[in-house]
Amino acid sequence: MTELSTRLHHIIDEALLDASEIEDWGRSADYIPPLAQVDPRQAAVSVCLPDGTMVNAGESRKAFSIQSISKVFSLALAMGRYGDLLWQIVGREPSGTHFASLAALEANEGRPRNPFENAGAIATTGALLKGYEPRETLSELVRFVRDMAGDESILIDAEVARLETESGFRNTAIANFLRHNGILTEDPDRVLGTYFHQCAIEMTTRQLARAGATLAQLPCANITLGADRIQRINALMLTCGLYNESGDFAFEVGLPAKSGVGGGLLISVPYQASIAIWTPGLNAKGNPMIAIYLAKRIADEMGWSIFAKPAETL
Ligand SMILES: NC(=O)CC[C@H](N)C(=O)O
Repeated sequence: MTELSTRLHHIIDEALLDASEIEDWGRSADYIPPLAQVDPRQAAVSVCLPDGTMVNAGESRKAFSIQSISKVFSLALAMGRYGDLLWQIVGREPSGTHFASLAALEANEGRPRNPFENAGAIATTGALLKGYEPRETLSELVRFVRDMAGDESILIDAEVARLETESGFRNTAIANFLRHNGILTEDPDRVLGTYFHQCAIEMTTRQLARAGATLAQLPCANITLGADRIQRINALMLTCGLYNESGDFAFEVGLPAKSGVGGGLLISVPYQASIAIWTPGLNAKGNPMIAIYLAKRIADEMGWSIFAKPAETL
């Protein structure tokens, strides 16, 4: 093991130990049984370093529902397909509101503020669906994620997608509102079906950290996207990735990240590392509570905030 990975191991182990002393680990998402049944007191951390070395701790082989982390992957594909035209249907401003807010949408004349709130993600998925069948769009997305992770075993949990479809009344309202405003041109139900399936992709922190190597532009990345696209995705992750907690996360951690209600948190340390953390207990804003604590510990102790003096790379 290199000196860097030994140090990192130590920092993560200490942080996990301190986290175990914390009483409140938040609550697992409760809107569908497969998420509600997950014990909130579990944790996994995986860090991928520039040369491909992985540092793992906790339940890093356990697959979880990536939920909104999938929005980063659909955004990357949509930016690749549409370039600047994408910004006609979705903005690039933090919303400052809950991720499924309808009020924010109405206040902004029906145009989603950013691609990470649900409205913006549904609009992005709608754009990807244009001219394709849902199964084609989904297989393109899963293909992309598998290529990034270098792992063919990544799948969609169809049961999670089905249950989400049955209970997704709020997202249905959002999709219909987007259709009303012409932001969506496809049938809202087909867009939602695709969106719920992309959210139901299951990954381990090991797979996610490996996929994130593309976003952190690590030399070990399995696939590379243009630097221009990556820079902009990271900028959106920094400003909007944790919804109305993005400002706090930038302040406390200082790194581009994307959360999901399955408890996952994907973090880019540009050119230095890709971090995936999973702690299923959520805070009041729907972000993984202890994962944020662990991210702060790792970023602080490694000096990895993008605003810190660059640390040595491998
Ligand atoms: N923040 C999230 O992860 C939300 C994703 C969830 N599937 C939803 O649309 O409500």
